[in-house]
Amino acid sequence: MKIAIAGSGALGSRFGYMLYEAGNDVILIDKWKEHIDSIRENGLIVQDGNNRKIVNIPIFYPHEVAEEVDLVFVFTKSMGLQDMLEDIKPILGENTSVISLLNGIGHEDILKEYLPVKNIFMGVTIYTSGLKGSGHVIFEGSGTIEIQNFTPGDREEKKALQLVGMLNQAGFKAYYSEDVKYSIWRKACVNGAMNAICALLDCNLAEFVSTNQAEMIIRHIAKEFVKVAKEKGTILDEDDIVEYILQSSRKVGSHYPSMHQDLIQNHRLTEVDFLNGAVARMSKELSFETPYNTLITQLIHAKEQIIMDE
Ligand SMILES: NC(=O)C1=CN([C@@H]2O[C@H](COP(=O)(O)OP(=O)(O)OC[C@H]3O[C@@H](n4cnc5c(N)ncnc54)[C@H](OP(=O)(O)O)[C@@H]3O)[C@@H](O)[C@H]2O)C=CC1
Ligand SMILES: CC(C)(CO)C(=O)C(=O)O
Repeated sequence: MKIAIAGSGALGSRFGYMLYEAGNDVILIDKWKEHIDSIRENGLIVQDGNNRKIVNIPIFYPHEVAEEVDLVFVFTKSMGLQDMLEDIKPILGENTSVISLLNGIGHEDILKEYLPVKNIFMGVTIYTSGLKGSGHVIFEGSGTIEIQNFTPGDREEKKALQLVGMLNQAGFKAYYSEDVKYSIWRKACVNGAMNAICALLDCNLAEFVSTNQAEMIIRHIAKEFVKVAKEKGTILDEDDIVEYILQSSRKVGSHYPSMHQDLIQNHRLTEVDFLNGAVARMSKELSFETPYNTLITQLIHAKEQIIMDE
């Protein structure tokens, strides 16, 4: 199977490496020059605990790929998804499946502009990884992957099960999800409650969760997510979600959420418009207010502006 990893940063490199090692025909695609130069010159450095390996996986700029592939994993940041899909149009054939495991809400609306819905597969992953620098991926946490076909149908479900099998063969723990929309919303609640606040307060998960204000802030944010999710057809229980957010955050307390890493540590734009911003936008379309998520989105955009102008 010919697989393209569209967006080969931290998670894309990890998935690309594991699928390549399992014997698949994998290419990485990215636009970051130093990363591409480094992988082309020295191979991809893969670090898993004390184990370090160098792998020669082919990596290309989007304009260099033209041959249709069987499967594309998109691993851009949310705000880079549209541009990446535009750039890789030539490799998206009539039967090319595309799978998104991105954090956030609404990626299917972008995917639908570029491929038939029958070829869209959605999921979430608890696997984590980071970049030590260009060309150097570090495996962090291992967990699970949930996948489901975006449209119901026997053919689509069979395809999703094949994807699950392929990922398990490559050493991941993947499952077929009966309700991936629920999992996507639930993970977005965790990211929505924790990521922006930790970026704004410049703290890790444990530091925020241990404040007297944390539970109240988390509840206000989660309540708005739950209300919008319900209108969009996904039922989440507010108390369960608050407990899930608190528990997940305590489990990896020393972690600085990805939005903190992007904005505070690396001075890059954030995925806020696909988390708190998505909830704010959708509620407006549904004619009600979500003031907490609206304010958080505005604060993150203001912080982005301050940091980018520095
Ligand atoms: N990392 C993780 O552990 C997890 C991530 N996710 C989700 O997966 C998706 C991908 O995340 P992740 O792999 O972390 O994203 P990264 O930021 O590592 O990579 C995404 C893209 O950003 C660009 N990039 C990354 N670092 C640099 C840099 N230093 N300088 C210039 N460009 C850079 C590259 O794209 P280009 O140059 O083409 O613009 C790269 O393809 C996101 O939606 C994220 O929320 C979900 C679960 C866990
Ligand atoms: C670890 C966690 C759940 C924190 O919100 C995360 O997904 C992130 O850092 O983006």
